[in-house]
Amino acid sequence: MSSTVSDASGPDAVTASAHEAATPVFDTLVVIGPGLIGSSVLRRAQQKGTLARQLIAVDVSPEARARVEELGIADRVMADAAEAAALADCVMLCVPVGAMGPVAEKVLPVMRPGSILTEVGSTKVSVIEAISPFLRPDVAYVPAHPMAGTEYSGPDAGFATLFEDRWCLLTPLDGTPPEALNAVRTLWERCGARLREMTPAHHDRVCAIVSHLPHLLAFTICGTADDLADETRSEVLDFAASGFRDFTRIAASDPVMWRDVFLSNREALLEMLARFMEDAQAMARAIRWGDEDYIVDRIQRGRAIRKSLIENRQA
Ligand SMILES: NC(=O)c1ccc[n+]([C@@H]2O[C@H](COP(=O)([O-])OP(=O)(O)OC[C@H]3O[C@@H](n4cnc5c(N)ncnc54)[C@H](O)[C@@H]3O)[C@@H](O)[C@H]2O)c1
Ligand SMILES: O=C(O)C(=O)C[C@]1(C(=O)O)C=C[C@@H](O)C=C1
Repeated sequence: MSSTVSDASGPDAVTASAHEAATPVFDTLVVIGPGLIGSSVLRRAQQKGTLARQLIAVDVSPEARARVEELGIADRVMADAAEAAALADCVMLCVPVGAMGPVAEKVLPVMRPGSILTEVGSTKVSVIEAISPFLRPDVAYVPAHPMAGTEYSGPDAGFATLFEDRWCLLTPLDGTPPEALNAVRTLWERCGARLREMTPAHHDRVCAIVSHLPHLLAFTICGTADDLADETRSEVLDFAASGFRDFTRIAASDPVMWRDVFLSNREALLEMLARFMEDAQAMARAIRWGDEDYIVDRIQRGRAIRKSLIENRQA
């Protein structure tokens, strides 16, 4: 698939053909925030050569820029987001969700007519709200969210196969031109991802239960265990075997990223947390009254979910 972007007309000028596998989707892809996600896209783009002809990385952090240079995963590394965005036919924001609005405000005024702005934020409603005031009719905006990651962050954490066999969720807006949506879809397909479209609100509810609440629980359980170790001055954490260790992997995730995710998906996350607490109360009641059937039923449901994820190569 190739997408050509006219300088003179709007996003409708982007043309795409799904079968031209060898032609890069974009001419110049600018990745703003080449951390775990952004540097994985760059690595994949470099490895395959079918995502973009030229790769530009932009980061506010001098250390991150130096590291991207050393790793050699972009053709150019720049400090000024606006200067880079003016060269692009696609700008991909890979910064923490709280920085999406301010970065969009910088880049949108200078983006070329007919170009595409996309982002990979873990939440969608509030990111779209933050970006929307700066949108222009001649630049297409395609919100996306690759459901892949690790507990590590920064340019060293990325790898080219991160998105393989993972979902990438697209939440197009009413005005998102189909050609632009198609170009972003092809980019993620070429990263190895499986694509699904949904509304931003549905996205946020789904991610609240399958991603944001599990992180909240992992951070909380680690904090509780740590408090207990302090209070009792005992070695509880020394005996943490694999059950607790599985939580600590998730709890090792980046604090800035997760602070932003929790605050920007506040409503859906609090709703899922309330439901979880009701279910946890029900489990507490079952344990108190010795309700063996309830306990076994809940555990069996957990096992069934794990089994189906393994069968679908998601675990
Ligand atoms: N980590 C995950 O598992 C995961 C998965 C899918 C989506 N996401 C989303 O992707 C985005 C990036 O996450 P990540 O894990 O790659 O983060 P990261 O911390 O690894 O990388 C973010 C990079 O953005 C840079 N940055 C921050 N503010 C900036 C600004 N204003 N201008 C330019 N650069 C800036 C940082 O210096 C850093 O290099 C977030 O929005 C996150 O919600 C994360
Ligand atoms: O695997 C992990 O460590 C992740 O945290 C990845 C994970 C997730 O919760 O599944 C985290 C945030 C994203 O927005 C998408 C994926």
